[in-house]
Amino acid sequence: MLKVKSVVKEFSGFRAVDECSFEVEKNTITGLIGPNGAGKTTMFNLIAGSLKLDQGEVYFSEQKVNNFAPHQIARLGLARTFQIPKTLRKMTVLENLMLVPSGQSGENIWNSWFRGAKVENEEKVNAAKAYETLEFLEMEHLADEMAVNLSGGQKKLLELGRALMAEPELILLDEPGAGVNPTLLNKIAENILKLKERGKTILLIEHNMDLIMNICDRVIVMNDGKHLVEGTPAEIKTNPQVLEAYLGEKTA
Ligand SMILES: Nc1ncnc2c1ncn2[C@@H]1O[C@H](COP(=O)(O)OP(=O)(O)OP(=O)(O)O)[C@@H](O)[C@H]1O
Repeated sequence: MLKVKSVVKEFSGFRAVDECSFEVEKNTITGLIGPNGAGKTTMFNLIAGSLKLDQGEVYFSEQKVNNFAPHQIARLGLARTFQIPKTLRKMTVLENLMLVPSGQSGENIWNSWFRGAKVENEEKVNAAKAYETLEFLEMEHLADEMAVNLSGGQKKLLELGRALMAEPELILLDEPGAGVNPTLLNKIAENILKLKERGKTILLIEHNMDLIMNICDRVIVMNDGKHLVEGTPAEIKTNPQVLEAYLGEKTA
């Protein structure tokens, strides 16, 4: 589904991502972990087109997407979670979802004047999709709640919901467990597993090792911008190179 080949990204001569390569299999949950500053977020930005690569290649579903704009990659079926923007926090959960899809006829003033019926129909489809997403996330009761009033975990669910509205094949999740209480963390884990059941592919950055261990099929470890090792969660948990990277010291 995703192939990253010898990718390099430098910031003022500093290599944040250094000849990093890995692959993500279709319909799996893959964790991208590593100590602070390992290059994980930079890698996400490179995959999603928010940053330009200096070297290397990124393939999405066999198609080379090097330096595609974020909206071009999104159109191919890649979505990532983002913090709810300030302007949307004072809107309801349902509105937050309904505002996601782009390219609707209603966004074009000529369409809204001359092709009212088409616009109306699209809005109905969009609303149905938003309700379906709420149902999937078991958030129907929060449909009319202002996003600003949601708890940290509920906001994470809404971020996931906004990503799902784009009907992606590959979903990049940036720390879905950060600042989330244990009950909602379980719900987030369940939802990620349900997405896999529906055939989706998930790549997630996460510092919560329990979440990584519980839901991931594979774990890729980055350190100093490089691909350090990868394996099953159990293999990674006991890998001395990983312990060394995290602890910054040699283990026996
Ligand atoms: N825009 C930038 N300009 C300069 N340096 C940057 C920029 N973005 C990231 N870096 C540097 O690149 C390195 C990798 O950062 P990155 O945020 O990708 O790491 P990370 O693995 O996501 O870390 P964390 O787990 O702490 O979020 C860090 O040393 C960081 O300071």
